[in-house]
Amino acid sequence: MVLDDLGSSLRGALDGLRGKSRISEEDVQAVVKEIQRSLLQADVDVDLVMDLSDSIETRALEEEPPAGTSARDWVLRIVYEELVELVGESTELPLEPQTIVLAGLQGSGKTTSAAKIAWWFSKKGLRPAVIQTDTWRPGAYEQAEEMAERAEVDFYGDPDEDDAVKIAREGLEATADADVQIVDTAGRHALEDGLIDELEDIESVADPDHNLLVLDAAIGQEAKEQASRFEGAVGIDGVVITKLDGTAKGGGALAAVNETDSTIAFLGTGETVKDVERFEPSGFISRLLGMGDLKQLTERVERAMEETQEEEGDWGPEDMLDGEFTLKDMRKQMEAMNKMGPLDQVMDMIPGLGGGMMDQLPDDAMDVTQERMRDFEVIMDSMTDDELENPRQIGRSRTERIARGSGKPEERIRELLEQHKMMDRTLNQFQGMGDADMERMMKQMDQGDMGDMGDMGGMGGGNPF
Ligand SMILES: Nc1nc2c(ncn2[C@@H]2O[C@H](COP(=O)(O)OP(=O)(O)OP(=O)(O)O)[C@@H](O)[C@H]2O)c(=O)[nH]1
Repeated sequence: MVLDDLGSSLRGALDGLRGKSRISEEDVQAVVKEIQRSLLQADVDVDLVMDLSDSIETRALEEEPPAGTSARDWVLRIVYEELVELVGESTELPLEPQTIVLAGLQGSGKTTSAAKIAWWFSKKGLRPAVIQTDTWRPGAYEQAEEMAERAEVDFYGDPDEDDAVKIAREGLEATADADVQIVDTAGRHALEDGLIDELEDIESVADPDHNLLVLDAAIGQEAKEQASRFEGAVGIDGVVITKLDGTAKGGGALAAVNETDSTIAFLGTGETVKDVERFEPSGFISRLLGMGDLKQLTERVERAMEETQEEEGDWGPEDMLDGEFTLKDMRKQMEAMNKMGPLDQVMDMIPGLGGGMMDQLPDDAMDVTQERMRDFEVIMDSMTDDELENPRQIGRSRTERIARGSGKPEERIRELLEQHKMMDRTLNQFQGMGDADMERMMKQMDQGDMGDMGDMGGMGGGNPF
């Protein structure tokens, strides 16, 4: 993830402010130094870093904190606001019919992103189509077709045609019924004039509402020059940053955003069509700082729940909040979790679990957790319906029987029952919350102020801030 260690190093620097009511120049400088170090390490442009540090320093020393605000919270708020400013707004993409052209360097992730963006729009109720115009890279057609199939969206391409502009024209006609037409183009180096001409021609045929530049998060300082060349050729109004799951960098992409005076539209966080997120500046920074991002999490949870519901009939989250929470509910919830993607990414979004908490986990902790979830499923398969409905009746002898049946140690079965109890307790707390409480909690999340979220139940760990 971009600026991966910013959260933890910043927390260290901010800890120095604990208990202080006034902020000294040295305090602010210590915080600013940490931020500079993290940003430069993540390949953020030096000028951007300097501008940001100046703003933080000036504001922290000159602006008066509101009464009752601790020095630490005040500096944190300023850092948060300035970082949100640095990454900018999210590209405006209204949910209405539109045409999008994707451009970018070879291997940056355009084909994958085309399918991901199409999938994202389809989940918003629009009908998207992917048009593949890459006539250069062998296998590009097949890859795009397969990904569009996985995303369950319309697709157009012509493996026998060499003329990319012609494919674009015919593809736009053939998919005219679609609401959102996404034109994938061949990867090109900005200095290859022939390919830039081709891109310009496709752009004029498509007359898109948006030209999105797809950038690999690992791109470094080179991003600036590349971006300015694409900007000069077709005009860039949004950036897609891909492969954020695999790198601690990503700063180069921020320089590209700045250079093209554009904004970030989407983030790619994995290889499947579902590994895409709409960029949301405040949530993104909250997550970087280890504050969690409940909004994203809620979206993913809702989506996963919907899918589970589609497959399993009419079970829904309200059933969990309604009456008894059984092992059957827990199994449904685990299935929904599986659909949300890798557990570590999901956990990053849970306030109180992101940042500091994650840093303390050993590297293989997540694998163990995934493995535990799989064991839990096997164990539940060995339980009777009655046991699944009333887990409290499972005593020693039943545990022994289930262990024999599932081939899992008794210890694991006790862990499962413990986990169930913990979730039951957490849900009971949620049940006590009215709509107004929920709304207030969401608002606090939006403002990056988690209050006492860390105490909400079995999610472990307190709020790192
Ligand atoms: N881990 C990860 N891999 C990604 C992501 N996006 C794309 N990839 C992988 O990156 C590689 C290149 O992606 P493509 O979509 O083929 O890139 P492209 O820009 O269309 O490539 P060209 O057609 O050569 O320009 C593939 O192996 C993808 O699976 C991402 O967000 N995370």
